[in-house]
Amino acid sequence: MAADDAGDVHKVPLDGTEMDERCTEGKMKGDPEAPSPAGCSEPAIRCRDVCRSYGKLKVLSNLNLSVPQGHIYGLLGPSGCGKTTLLKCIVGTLKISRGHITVLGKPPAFPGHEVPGKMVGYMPQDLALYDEFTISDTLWFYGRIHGLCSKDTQARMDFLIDFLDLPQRSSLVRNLSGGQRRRVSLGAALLQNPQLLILDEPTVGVDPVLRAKIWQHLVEIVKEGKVSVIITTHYIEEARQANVVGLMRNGSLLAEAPPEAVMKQHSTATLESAFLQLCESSDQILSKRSTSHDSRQKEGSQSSESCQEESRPILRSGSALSPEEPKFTVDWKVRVKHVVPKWRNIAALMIKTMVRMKRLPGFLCFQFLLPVIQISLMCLCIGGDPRGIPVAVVNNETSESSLSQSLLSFLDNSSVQQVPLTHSEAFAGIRNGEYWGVLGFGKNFSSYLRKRMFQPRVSLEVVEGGSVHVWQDFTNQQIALMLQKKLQEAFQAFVQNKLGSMAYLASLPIKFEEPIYGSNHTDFTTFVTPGAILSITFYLAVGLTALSFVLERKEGLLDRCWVAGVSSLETMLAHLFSQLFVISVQIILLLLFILLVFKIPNEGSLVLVIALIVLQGVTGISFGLVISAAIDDEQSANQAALGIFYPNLIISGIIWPVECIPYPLRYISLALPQTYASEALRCIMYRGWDLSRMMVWRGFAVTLGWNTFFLILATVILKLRT
Ligand SMILES: Nc1ncnc2c1ncn2[C@@H]1O[C@H](COP(=O)(O)OP(=O)(O)OP(=O)(O)O)[C@@H](O)[C@H]1O
Repeated sequence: MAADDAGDVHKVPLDGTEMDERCTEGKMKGDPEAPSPAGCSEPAIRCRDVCRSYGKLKVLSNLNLSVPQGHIYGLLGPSGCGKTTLLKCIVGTLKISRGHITVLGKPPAFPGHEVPGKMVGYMPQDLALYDEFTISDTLWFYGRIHGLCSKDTQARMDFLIDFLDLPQRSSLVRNLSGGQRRRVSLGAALLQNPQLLILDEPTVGVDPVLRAKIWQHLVEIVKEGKVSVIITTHYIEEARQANVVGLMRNGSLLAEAPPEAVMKQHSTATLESAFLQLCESSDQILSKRSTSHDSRQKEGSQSSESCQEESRPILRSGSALSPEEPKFTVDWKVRVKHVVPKWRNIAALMIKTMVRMKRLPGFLCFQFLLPVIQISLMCLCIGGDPRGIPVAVVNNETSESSLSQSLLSFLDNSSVQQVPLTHSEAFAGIRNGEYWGVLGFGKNFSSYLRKRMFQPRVSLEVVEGGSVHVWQDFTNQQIALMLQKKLQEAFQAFVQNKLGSMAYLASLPIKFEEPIYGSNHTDFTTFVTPGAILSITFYLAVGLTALSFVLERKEGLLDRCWVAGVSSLETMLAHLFSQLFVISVQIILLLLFILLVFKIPNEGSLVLVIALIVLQGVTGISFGLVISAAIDDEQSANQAALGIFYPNLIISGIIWPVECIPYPLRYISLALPQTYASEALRCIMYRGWDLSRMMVWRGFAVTLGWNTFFLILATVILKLRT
């Protein structure tokens, strides 16, 4: 037995007899420091003084653990003691706050080391399976990531389906029972015959017969000494089949020894009783320590050494500590190779996304059609002229051939619905909200109007009597302005009709020539459409990216892929490429609708239009990545996406020109991703401009700038949060 370097008085060492008993079948069963049958003395996993906290909650405290090569290590402990956290630190999905971990000889995620990767099979506690996959899809997916050839994947799949007693390979994961899912998850971990298996509660919810079979399989595979296993379980007794058990409590190990040694040490017939005794003695020691700690504190003699004692194991079969941690170095070529994304992984993830899309055709159609529905609704409902607006007409001229009747006949009846009323009825109606305006004609309107038109000098009475008097409800500016415009148009038509070539007499001496860009009939829809297209593309990409990443992370799917060797960059690129396919279909449908159905003009290059919309979609994807990197649950992610939607829409000059925004806000507006981009798209579509114009390239430059910023931000947040 290696001497405990701590020299702790609370240590309960194993004696030599026990050590001898541990050697069975030619293997040092359970001694972590003993050379493995494979002849390799380096433990498969070595944790030294490992600490990890979640905020203020200290979960792992100075934990030392050693999993010998070719052994099964049963990690036992009450719920919440930190087993899953420790396994996550071992596979590298969580960073440790302090200490050292080596897995198969190197720290996790060390460049060029296939941990994470093919060398490790990880079954997380939360299963982490794609619900839309079949059993066979699941195994093919991990087979592709591990670079197995089709023949090997097929052979392993046949074995695992039979061994794990799985239902038909075409069964969808979402239709499987809890136990069946757990077995599929175990199958995925076993698929590539890894050198190290990390299994977080693989036997929960599995029937006793299969549980025994799983353990039997684990015992089988470690026999040759090439495979090592660390397994957590709540069924303490089943861990008797392990070569070593580590009993964990409050984030550190109480004991690490072969199960028989632990039982013998406590003179118990079951591992469970031994564990209970260990917990009790640990509690007693801790309470003694806290009493002496309190008294020392009173005396003011607390030393840092005494603090460290609390985390020492009471029983340890061998020291996991070595005097010095080896320094790991890596060649720059290996480092570069490690960072360069692997096409194999990107392809596997893209196939995964395609398979999921295929299994959810309704959702895919919704994704394709949603932008078209949104833009169609916008073109149909925004920017058009109001229709059927009720207006009261008080006409005091009685003659059918009066000029007032003639003028009213030129009023656009589809927009203005005339209701002839008396003076009092009309005013009562407008006050009650029944009419949007009252048009009043005096009884001498016709004769006064003629005088106004043909006599050089007229009295004020003639001017008043020869005018149409209009009272409006101005609570709705759009309707009020439309009524004014319709009256002016009606008057122009009336004058043209009555005066012919002399119509200029009744016109303003201002002539609006043909516009340089656009047309005299350009409506609000034309203004709003380019910004709306960018905004729709951007936000759909934000929503779908954030949602899919947050859900995948929450369900442990991202972590599982990461442990299988897929880097964050590969995940992002695969998502980007798959999403680009969706965005492309969305853009094609969008453009078909706005150009062909709603006849929005496009004077510029269609290639530039498409490029700018695609880039905005990519910016949306990168912003979605920022949200998913920073936020853990889908509800908060949705709130974040929605929270920025309206402010951004309002101050980006999409629905109202930037020129109308007060100055301080305008500066913010100009810095937003869609302000210059919308302007650029309007310039391309309506002015026919190209990249040689500053207003166009500025839109592209700002979009690319935001893109880069969001991608860097997402990467930084991801790095900080692991
Ligand atoms: N993401 C997290 N944020 C904050 N606290 C966490 C997080 N994950 C785990 N914890 C806390 O860390 C402690 C250890 O959790 P862990 O999942 O490692 O325990 P465990 O031993 O695996 O439990 P079980 O056997 O029930 O799975 C618990 O108190 C848990 O509440």
